[in-house]
Amino acid sequence: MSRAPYAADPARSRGRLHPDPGGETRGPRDVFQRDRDRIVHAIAFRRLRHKTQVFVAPDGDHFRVRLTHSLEVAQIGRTIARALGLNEDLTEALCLAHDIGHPPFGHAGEEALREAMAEAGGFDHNAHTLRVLTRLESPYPRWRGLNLSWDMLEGLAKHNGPVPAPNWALAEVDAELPLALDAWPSLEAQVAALADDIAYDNHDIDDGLRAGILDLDALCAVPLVAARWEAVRARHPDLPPDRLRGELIRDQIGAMVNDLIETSRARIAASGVDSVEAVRAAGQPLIGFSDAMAQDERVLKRFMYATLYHSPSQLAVAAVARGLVARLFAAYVAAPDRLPAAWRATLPETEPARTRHIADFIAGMTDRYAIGRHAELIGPVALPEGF
Ligand SMILES: Nc1nc2c(ncn2[C@H]2C[C@H](O)[C@@H](COP(=O)(O)OP(=O)(O)OP(=O)(O)O)O2)c(=O)[nH]1
Repeated sequence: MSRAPYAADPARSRGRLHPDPGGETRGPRDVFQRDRDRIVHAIAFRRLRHKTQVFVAPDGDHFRVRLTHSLEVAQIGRTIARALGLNEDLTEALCLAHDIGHPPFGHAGEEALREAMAEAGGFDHNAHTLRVLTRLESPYPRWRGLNLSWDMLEGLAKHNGPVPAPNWALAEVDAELPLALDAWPSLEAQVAALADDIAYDNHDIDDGLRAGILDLDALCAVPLVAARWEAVRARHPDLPPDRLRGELIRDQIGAMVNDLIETSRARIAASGVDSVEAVRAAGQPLIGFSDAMAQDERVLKRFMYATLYHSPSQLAVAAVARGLVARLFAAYVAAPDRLPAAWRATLPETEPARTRHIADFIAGMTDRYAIGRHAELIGPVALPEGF
């Protein structure tokens, strides 16, 4: 399908903070392809392979981590973008980058950092994604950050919609390159946000069943799953349930993606938007599920929190991980000379920049690097038996 008039147009990007030497038209790639490739080559992107999605430092090689999650989000995002005539490269770039700001140990690590940073402006993984990409990654000789396009930074900053009250980290980026934070972002960004939900709703079911924490019978009583399960069983009445797990996940991803495409197509048509600027001025999201799917998805999420994310075994691991991050933070605050040389050399003299520098270092750690630094500085830590 050709690109729709409401798609982000690389020829009309709002550009970069530092104009690229040689301009955007050199070589075969346009501005959004370059953004995507900058993410793929970033150090922070490579670190996602050792960062928790749901299971901390899993032994099992088949469990998702932040990297494989991001790849699945990108696959779903591209499918939706292509069906709606949106810009696939920008969608893919946003999907690949959306979790780059996650600290080690997922939400447990984030809670520990938020608490440790309470007096220094707090910590939020979305805002930290912007901080990593505009300040901490530094492959260029003459400026900090990846120098991504405005459109890319806009989409990442508004991953969860408009941000009328940005925190300090986002406010710093916005002061440098104003991102119109109180308006809805491009449709590509809206797609990336929902591709994220479709991906993890489904792969967490897969991983939860693999880990033996989720119970298939209980899961199949959840309305969204029940409908798909019935359809799958009807197609394969002769096969035992455990042979149908992959089929259930595939079928459910398809149902959610198709619902999203149809609903969004209708909403876009009804809104009459004919440019990306009109999308930003629409005052409401145009990408979304039908009311019935949105309701079913909320019920599924509640089920996943109750039975998987906050299951006793997960809560036990999270408590250990939180403690580990809190102790590491305190140890580096008390003895900043233990920071690696490059981080020591750039340690600010004054607060809150000094504390934030230590938080930046810790947030960039992978799970296994954090476990290693804890062993070195404080002592070995025993994580409850993993998967
Ligand atoms: N083990 C565990 N996993 C969790 C918890 N909360 C969320 N998760 C997992 C489930 C999903 O795979 C993923 C969802 O969190 P994300 O940060 O990726 O998305 P969320 O929608 O919370 O925020 P975002 O859209 O990124 O702003 O993290 C938790 O308390 N424990």
